[in-house]
Amino acid sequence: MYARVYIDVLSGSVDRPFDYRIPPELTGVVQPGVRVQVPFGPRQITGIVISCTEESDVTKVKPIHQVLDEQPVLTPELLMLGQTLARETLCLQMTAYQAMLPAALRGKVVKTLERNVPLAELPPELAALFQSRRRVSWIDAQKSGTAMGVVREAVDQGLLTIEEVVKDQSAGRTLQGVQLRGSYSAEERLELVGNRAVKQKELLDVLETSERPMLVKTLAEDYGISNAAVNGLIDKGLAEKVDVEKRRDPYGARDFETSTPLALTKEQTHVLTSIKKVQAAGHDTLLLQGVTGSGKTEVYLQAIEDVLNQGSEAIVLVPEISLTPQMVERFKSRFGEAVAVLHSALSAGEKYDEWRRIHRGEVSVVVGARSAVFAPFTKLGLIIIDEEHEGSYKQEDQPRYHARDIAIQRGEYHNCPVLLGSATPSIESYARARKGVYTLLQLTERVNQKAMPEVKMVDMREELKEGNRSPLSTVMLEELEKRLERGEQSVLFLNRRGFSTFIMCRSCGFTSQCPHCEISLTYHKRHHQLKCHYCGFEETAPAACPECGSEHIRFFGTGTQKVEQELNRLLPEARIIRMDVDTTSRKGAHEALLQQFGEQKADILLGTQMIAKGLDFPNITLAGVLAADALLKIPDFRAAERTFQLLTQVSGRAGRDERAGEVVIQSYDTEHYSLLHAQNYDFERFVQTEMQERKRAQYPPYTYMVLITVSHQDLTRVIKTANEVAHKIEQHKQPSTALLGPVPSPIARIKDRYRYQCMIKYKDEPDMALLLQQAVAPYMKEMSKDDLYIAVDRHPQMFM
Ligand SMILES: Nc1ncnc2c1ncn2[C@@H]1O[C@H](COP(=O)(O)OP(=O)(O)OP(=O)(O)O)[C@@H](O)[C@H]1O
Ligand SMILES: [Zn+2]
Ligand SMILES: [Zn+2]
Repeated sequence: MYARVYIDVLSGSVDRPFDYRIPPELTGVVQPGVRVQVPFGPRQITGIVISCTEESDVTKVKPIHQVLDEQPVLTPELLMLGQTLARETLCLQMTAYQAMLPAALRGKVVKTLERNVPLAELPPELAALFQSRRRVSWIDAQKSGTAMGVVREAVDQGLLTIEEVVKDQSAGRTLQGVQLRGSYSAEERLELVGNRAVKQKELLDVLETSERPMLVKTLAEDYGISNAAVNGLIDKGLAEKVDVEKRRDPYGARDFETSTPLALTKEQTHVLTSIKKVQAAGHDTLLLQGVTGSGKTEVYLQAIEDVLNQGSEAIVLVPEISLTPQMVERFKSRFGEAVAVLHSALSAGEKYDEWRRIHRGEVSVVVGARSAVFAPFTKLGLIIIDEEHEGSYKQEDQPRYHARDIAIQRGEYHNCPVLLGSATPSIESYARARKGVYTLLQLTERVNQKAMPEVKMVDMREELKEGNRSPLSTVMLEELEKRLERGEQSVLFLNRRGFSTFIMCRSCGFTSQCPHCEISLTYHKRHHQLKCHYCGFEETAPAACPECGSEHIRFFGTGTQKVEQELNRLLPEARIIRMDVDTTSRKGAHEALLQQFGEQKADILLGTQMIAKGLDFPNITLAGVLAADALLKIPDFRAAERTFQLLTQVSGRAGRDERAGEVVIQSYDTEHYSLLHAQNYDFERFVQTEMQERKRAQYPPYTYMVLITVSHQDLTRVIKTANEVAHKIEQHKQPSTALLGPVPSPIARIKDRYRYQCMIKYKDEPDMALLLQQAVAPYMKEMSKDDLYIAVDRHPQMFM
């Protein structure tokens, strides 16, 4: 028997499977999806088995050295998905597989076999191995020449257990536990304990109803059962001590109050019924558009409950920044231990622990950020993507996948629904729903039956005319003061991205646009130039406004820090929490600050993007946006869409309880359609206008896009390569496909590497992946040897 193995060397030159012989002692364990150690040149290298075959065309086939897993770490589904992923995103096969696995699996896990039964009950071969010891390392077992197939069977039968430890944090990984022993009936046990040992009888009770070993510590703390009682039972041969793996569950220490399903509103019921219908019928992609506070999460919870009742599993994706304790709590309090949480704030060991609970089938719900979409479930019944419009679902590094695409592929495989939810769906998803590709579901009312908060728009040009140069308008200040008097809370949102990269007239709001691309030109300080990031157009920045002649034309910036100072000056009695990259860089700081705010230890929460989402605090009655048009000016065709989404999200934070909320939006441009429609909560009208714009400029959803970026230290190499790649594509593309560039990337040099980009807009290409592959393939060698880098980003979300 032979195994085809992808080796863990990230280079284009070895991006193909290699054949290895399966030695007899490893048959039965080596199977598709397990990791192995194989000789490669002079070294031993880890690899992943993708298939097993009877024959091999290779003449000198080397044997597999070791097998690292008793169970495949990649299911047949994920093995297949990984192949599509590598092909579609143009990454190495190994890169695709690594994206699906926790980082700890890259060599840091130590496995030990532990015997659960007396030697005599083991097959003779294993009895020899475990002679006089209880534990044998997985590797030693292989070195001894034991047939690993037998080991695996013994594990499957429960004769042996496998304990795994992530090497660098192995200290203190196990705790002492107690479990029942021997095959006695309940009556026999009671008899053996005797009438007088009250505590021991209590302990028996606890152990009989518990499926897993009980921690000695928990018995003492929660049940008042002392060590003496435990030892008493052990002495009578009714129980035994076992080591219990300590799970580094970051939420484990917290107690979650159990929550029960709420009685749904009419709208919620309707949506839930539709989801269940699809669930019964098979796969479909559903888009749930529900205004903020309409109870989408409650619908998710009840849809999941239904899936669990049928014995299936569910994945819930949430954007990284909304994966707050508040969010996690809602799932844990409903489904308790059945929930695993995967997010980037966990250590490698913690992530591995959570992943393993999924892998072993100990949980049936996963709540996590983007990569949780690869959770190794085998009975998926539902995949939910909350805030589906979020850009963070796209990975900006290889493999450049979008979680939505992966979710839909998995949904097809498992024949289960994929539910996309948002108050402001992406234009792309919404267009698909309108076309009937997805099924559209809607929640149009807030659960509390309250109207959406009233939105006041403040024209900052007027403020300037009246001599107010502060970043806070008079209206904003008045509203903030009212909240202070009433003891209510406010959130103030300031978008920092995009500041000082565009030029604007402070008198009339004019900004420079590219004549060819309908996006803002970017200001380049060094040469005092305005440039277009898409097509390369450039011009000298004007000294006076071309529209109104004012000299107040410049780039400017207002950071959160500056606003905080201003607030301190104007409202000295206000307690302020500032949340931005600076104040939240420490692990756990984000959560701690939110908790403080939730406990009403501050009046104003001032922050960037990260406060716009998911806050559900009843005492917030004012949401303010300081520079609504800042995001609008970012040179990206999605600028208007992102602005609309953000304003809607921010507005959604106010008035979630009994008291009505209010929203104040400050802007230099008060006429832009995305602001006006956000002010009226008119998603439909916004989409109409935006779709016209997209159509005119031929942006998604009317076309698909690809961004190719070439980078190297040598500028001439970059230009030459970019031109060659473009030429190759030009030769083979369909006539209807547009190729823009090459032009220097918006950030033309990063870390001494020059960057050039090409943009492709296409509608009908029979095989875009192949076209790109062919254009890039000639550089594979240079790419691995010579530091040349060609990034191919399909359906890009960012254009820097
Ligand atoms: N049927 C219901 N009955 C009573 N309260 C409900 C019901 N459904 C949801 N809620 C409550 O209403 C509030 C808002 O619901 P939820 O957070 O699920 O809305 P959402 O649409 O996910 O909000 P957002 O998109 O703004 O985060 C929550 O506090 C939730 O507990
Ligand atoms: Zn002007
Ligand atoms: Zn342009």
